[in-house]
Amino acid sequence: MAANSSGLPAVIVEDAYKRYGSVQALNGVGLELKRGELTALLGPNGAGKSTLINLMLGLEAPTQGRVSVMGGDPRDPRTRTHLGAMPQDLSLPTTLTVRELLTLYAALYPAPLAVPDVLDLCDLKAQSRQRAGTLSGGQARRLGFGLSIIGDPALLFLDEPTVAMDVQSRQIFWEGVGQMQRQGKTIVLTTHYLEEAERSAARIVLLSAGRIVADGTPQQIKAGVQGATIRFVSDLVLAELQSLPHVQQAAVDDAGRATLRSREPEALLAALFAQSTHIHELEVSRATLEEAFLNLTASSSHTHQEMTA
Ligand SMILES: Nc1ncnc2c1ncn2[C@@H]1O[C@H](COP(=O)(O)OP(=O)(O)OP(=O)(O)O)[C@@H](O)[C@H]1O
Repeated sequence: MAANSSGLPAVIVEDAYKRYGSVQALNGVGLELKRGELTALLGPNGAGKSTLINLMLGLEAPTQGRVSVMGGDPRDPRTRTHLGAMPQDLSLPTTLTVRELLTLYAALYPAPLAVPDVLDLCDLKAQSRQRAGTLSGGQARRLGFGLSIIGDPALLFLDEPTVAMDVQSRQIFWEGVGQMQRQGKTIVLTTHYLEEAERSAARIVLLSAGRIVADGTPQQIKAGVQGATIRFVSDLVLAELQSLPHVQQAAVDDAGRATLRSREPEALLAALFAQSTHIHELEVSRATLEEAFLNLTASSSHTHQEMTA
């Protein structure tokens, strides 16, 4: 099959397992990514995100299962010309300049982007004659992004791309990603910054202990967590709040502001108003992505522990 046959999903991972010695890094992962979609791959440290990306990039083979990207085998050099990757740790030859590195990488691809365009996109024009070893942390990350897109890839992997980037670098980077999206590229991103994932990704795939534990839009993932957080100021002390029905967690800060977590917020609110009429500054909010993340990864690692016990 042609490596870029356009009707197929950008990525197909079928029941993939990956074992490193005694560590089961991936434990039966199935995933299809549509073309043109930006997917954020989330999960706690050690969940298997980099391992999954390495399988999709053809850097590693699954112990069991099958991986196909852009209609081909990711280990086939013809398929790999369609892929771009910004790894977490990129060690570059420190004595080459920014322009030399981009030119060198461009020569590896059949139809690369023009070096000046990539310099523009990464906002590294002023540093083009500077040696890579002398770039600041954020500039070096932006160069990493430039090197990942120089081959004009159809499928782009960004592994924790904004680590070590300041606010300005992040802004430049996200503008570059936006440009890639408008050109219809398929993008897979890992990040520990959940607000970035929520803002940029149409789809979130949450990994925990080598398994996919949630997959959907940010709204769907948040909606999967029952209950709400209720905040207010009142005359009730912590012990009184804790004794209200349907309270899962209760806290009161120094300013007297209470935070309650409940799976039955309506029933809890009824009990709260029956107990006190001095409730001010009431806020009720459904789960944030962070709460959903913690909830889903905590429950899946318990299940995992129970299963392996
Ligand atoms: N080459 C390797 N040899 C041995 N163990 C490995 C190797 N690569 C990954 N692992 C292990 O596999 C598990 C998954 O690691 P992976 O790097 O995929 O997690 P991750 O979700 O990317 O984590 P992080 O958020 O910390 O980057 C971890 O327990 C890790 O120690």
